[in-house]
Amino acid sequence: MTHTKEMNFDGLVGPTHHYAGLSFGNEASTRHRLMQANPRLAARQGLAKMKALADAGFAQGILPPHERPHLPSLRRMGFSGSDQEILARVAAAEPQLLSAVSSASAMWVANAATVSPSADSIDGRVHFTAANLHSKFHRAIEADTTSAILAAIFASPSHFRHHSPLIQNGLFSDEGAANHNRLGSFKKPGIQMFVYGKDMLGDATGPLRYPARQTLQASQAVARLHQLRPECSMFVQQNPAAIDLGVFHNDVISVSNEQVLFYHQQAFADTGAVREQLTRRLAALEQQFVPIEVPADRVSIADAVQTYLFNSQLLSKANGKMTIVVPEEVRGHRAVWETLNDLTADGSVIDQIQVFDLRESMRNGGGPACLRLRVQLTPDEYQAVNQRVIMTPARFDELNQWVDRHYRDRLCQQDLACPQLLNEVRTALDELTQLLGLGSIYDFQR
Ligand SMILES: NCCC[C@H](NC(=O)CCC(=O)O)C(=O)O
Repeated sequence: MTHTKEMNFDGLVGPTHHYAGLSFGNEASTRHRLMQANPRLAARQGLAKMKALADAGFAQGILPPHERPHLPSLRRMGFSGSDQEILARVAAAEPQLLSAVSSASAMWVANAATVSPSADSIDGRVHFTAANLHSKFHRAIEADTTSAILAAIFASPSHFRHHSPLIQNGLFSDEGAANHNRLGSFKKPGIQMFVYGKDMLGDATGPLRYPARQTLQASQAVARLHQLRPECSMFVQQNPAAIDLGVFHNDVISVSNEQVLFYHQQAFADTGAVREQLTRRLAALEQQFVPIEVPADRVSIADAVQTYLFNSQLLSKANGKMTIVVPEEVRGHRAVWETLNDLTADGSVIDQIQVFDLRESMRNGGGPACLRLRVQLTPDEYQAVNQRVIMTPARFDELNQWVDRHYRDRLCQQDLACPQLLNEVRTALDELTQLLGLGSIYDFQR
């Protein structure tokens, strides 16, 4: 790597991937509740995306799954006895709780943390705040392991600064990078746009039907922790009506890359003001803003939620143009596919579309962008990253074989209490930490 670049870290799907309807407000999660899942296929689909992007020359990393079912969480709820007894008891008493502590939701690493590049922070380091994921119980239990994983991968204190998750309270509900966009050249200071669902201390109305998962207070706290210059951070409200239509994170309705923001006309509470503010703030940094707005009369919010058009990855190519990575569902929807093709026709900064089958993840409301955490790194910082988590052809083969050895091709809620599954998971994860050189990051390893 010769200059500052973005590296994408994708979450590897865990062996207990299943559909439990745990995320009220995320309509795919609710719709596919208790459907049979295929963890092996889910992991392979994710790996195939990582491999294809690495092969195309994009820097690609891997973030490991978490330990699930998470027995320490069950013990904290008062379940006692041997691991086997605990699993049997919770399965009989509260199967939904067993699902929650077994969810593979840590795969959606866009919610793992908020990351700020060193170019934007006063101390010149890359900052990470692991998200507390307060809004959903099954996700709130991710925060500690996420912190351990990030510390194991970005270990150098002279390059990387890690902050504890925000205090677990509704006031500071934080869902990480899914509600955060960084605009501007990778090489210079840029603008960090935090998108929140609700201002807990203000009067503006939030969504009425579904929860707002990101608060303004959380976004502001992260900006302070990351030492962002006030003129380089901005806070905008997501359109509450969009949240009520199933846009549970901002990355379901907009995505940025360098100068570009690709977004739906109704993404924000005041979309015109967002456009104007970004133009002005980037101009102050002597940079241009390139908005790509999709009008509501071409793609409705419902279509955006159904296809995940905006949950795409925009990636900078060596030729100065960008590629857009979209899920198969976009190609399957005529109006959405036509719109995307029109937008990427002659002269557009986006000159390539790449389609991936991510159906296993999509059924839980996670598209290409949900599966990745963006980290912009200078060449020096890149060298300081644990090199074992970088995707290479050899790593891809090892991981695919590892998945085939350990993952089931069918999983339902009823399978979660199976003592065998717990052993399978622990054996697999123990091997994985060795493969990726991560040390002991899981509770069962301590
Ligand atoms: N960024 C995408 C996140 C998707 C995730 N879905 C879930 O957790 C669904 C799990 C289930 O219902 O089994 C969520 O809503 O946080």
